[in-house]
Amino acid sequence: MASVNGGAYTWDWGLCVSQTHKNYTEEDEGEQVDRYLMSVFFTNTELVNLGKKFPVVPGMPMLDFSALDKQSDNIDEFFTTAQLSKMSQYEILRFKNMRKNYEMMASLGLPAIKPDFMKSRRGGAKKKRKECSDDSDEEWTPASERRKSQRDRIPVTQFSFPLKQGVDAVKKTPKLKKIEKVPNIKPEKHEIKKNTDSKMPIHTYPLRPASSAVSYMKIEVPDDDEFLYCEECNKEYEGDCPVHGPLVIVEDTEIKPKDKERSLYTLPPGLCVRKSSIQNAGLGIWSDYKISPRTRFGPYKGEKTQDLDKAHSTGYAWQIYENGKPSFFIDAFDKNQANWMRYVNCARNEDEQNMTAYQHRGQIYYRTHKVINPDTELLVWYGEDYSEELGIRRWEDSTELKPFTVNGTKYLDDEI
Ligand SMILES: C[S@@+](CC[C@H](N)C(=O)[O-])C[C@H]1O[C@@H](n2cnc3c(N)ncnc32)[C@H](O)[C@@H]1O
Repeated sequence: MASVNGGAYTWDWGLCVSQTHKNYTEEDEGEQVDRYLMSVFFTNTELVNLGKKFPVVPGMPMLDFSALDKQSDNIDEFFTTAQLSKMSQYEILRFKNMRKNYEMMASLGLPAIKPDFMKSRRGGAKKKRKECSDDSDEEWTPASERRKSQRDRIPVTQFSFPLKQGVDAVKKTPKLKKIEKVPNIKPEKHEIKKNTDSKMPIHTYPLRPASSAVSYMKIEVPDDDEFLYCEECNKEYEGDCPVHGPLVIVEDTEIKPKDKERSLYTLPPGLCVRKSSIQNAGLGIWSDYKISPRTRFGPYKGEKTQDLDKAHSTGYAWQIYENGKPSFFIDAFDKNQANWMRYVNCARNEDEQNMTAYQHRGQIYYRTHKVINPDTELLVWYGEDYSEELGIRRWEDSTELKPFTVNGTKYLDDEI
């Protein structure tokens, strides 16, 4: 939708503030579970007023709302007269806001997803569409396809950052030369070691797709988590990716320290907790809005522990590495120490995986690597060993039904 102080939010809505907290309980696997749904809608003005609540991304421009031109205040070109006449004032205002937000973000060079209604015009559709063909809502492509094209690929994909001219310039540059000159790239290839410490085997976590890129389910352990891996470039940078820019940061909702069941109340606007789409997986996290790729959630909150057995048994622990060696766990089993991320379930294959977990400066974050449509469950890959330990079976093909075992209980095909 819009960006406040540079924190870019790509919600499709745009109008009134309405916040609904719905708490109810439901029997779930013998446990009373609070469910919490929350949707927040903002206007531009309210986003500005709420500025403090949203993250400031260093180096990114403040929004200048005066930059919106009159044209953005008109949506006639996208609808027929008959369609417009059927719309309420509310709907018209909402579409206008969506257009304004999109155009403002695009003009600032921020990641923005074009609202669907702006993709078709009443007249001259072809011409206009061609002009817009560099839009940021490029769909994610399967790893196998990316793998094929990875070597030849010019490393500019979804977003025009920092400015449109920058993208054009990079596009004209052959192969990867342009990025290799960027000063904050670590000069030598960042070596990734597999942990061999038998006392604390790798199983409880992650940390990023393998450096050869491309399979989001193949993850290796970082020996230095100062560096940020850019999946689009398949490179590591000391700071934000100079080509694709910083990730869109979504912070947790701030809560009072004394809030009970604090994990549920930390849900950021636009996400909700409900029953997982995966049979017998309990609760999961769902999106209420279209989330763009390169959106970062986190950090993962929980109890810091070195108790290996406990961390193994809970099913909520990520392992943190220091200098390439297992160091401690962040265990989110205790709902009063955890945040909402404890409810994110494990993808069963790369197709359904829409987030990647990674470690940065001693903390775990989840980031999106493809567009997540509204009403979609957020799914991350826990890592080969840990998911196996939890009995989560990996499916090669999402359409293929296979029996699987969860926490020791075997489920048959027709129960899946
Ligand atoms: C971090 S928790 C995720 C939240 C959990 N669903 C809940 O309701 O609290 C991990 C646990 O969720 C369940 N789970 C996660 N992903 C699953 C999957 N793909 N298939 C089956 N169970 C899954 C397993 O019971 C696992 O131990």
